Amino acid sequence: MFPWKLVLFDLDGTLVDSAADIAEAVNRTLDELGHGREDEAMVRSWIGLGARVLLDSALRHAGSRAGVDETLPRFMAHYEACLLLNAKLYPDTVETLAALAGAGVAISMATNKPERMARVLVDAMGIDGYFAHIVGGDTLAERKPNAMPLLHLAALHRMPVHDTLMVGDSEADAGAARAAGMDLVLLRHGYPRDFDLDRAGAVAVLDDLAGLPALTKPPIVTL
Ligand SMILES: O=C(O)COP(=O)(O)O
Ligand SMILES: [Mg+2]
Repeated sequence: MFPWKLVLFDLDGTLVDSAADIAEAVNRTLDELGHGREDEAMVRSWIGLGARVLLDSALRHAGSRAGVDETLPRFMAHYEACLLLNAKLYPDTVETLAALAGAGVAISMATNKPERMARVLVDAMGIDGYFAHIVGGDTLAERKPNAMPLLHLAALHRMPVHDTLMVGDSEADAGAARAAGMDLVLLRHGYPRDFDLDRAGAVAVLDDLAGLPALTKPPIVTL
């Protein structure tokens, strides 16, 4: 039996491969400001802490004199326009969500993507029916790596943290799970910045989502 009763999924880099679209939005913004384009690998390293941090990283890297606050509205317009250009689910996403739901596991989403965009993307990918609740980077006062989104979702589900699993790809996910006292599973196919997935205290680090439903909890070792 699957050891957790609630699974909280990250979105970008965990369920949806969205880096190309995020890179395009960054590049359209940089173009307008008269800066050169960045390659996707560089943009990937800026994803994970929400749209504002992403834009701030891009502007700094470009040596831009434009401020984040003044540039954010047009970046968000590009972000929205590019949201569905190339986005695709990682292999086995639907099968994994279906297997968990079929096993009676509750499912919600904790993403740092702005909530409205997360909902558009989740709808377009056809997986909206699996998520009881979606918390975005702008939904609450704090976002990952703060524990607030995870604890908020566990509370909505009336689920104790020890029955809840966070599944993500980045340091923000690991930090939030640690702060919330929840178990963590990491996916290698995402955008982990300078982050050693194998040393983040995860129950498991998976190459793909297909391995998730078969996971077991490691025994608690008492010394
Ligand atoms: O938009 C971001 O910065 C990251 O989004 P995620 O939390 O779904 O990975
Ligand atoms: Mg992510």
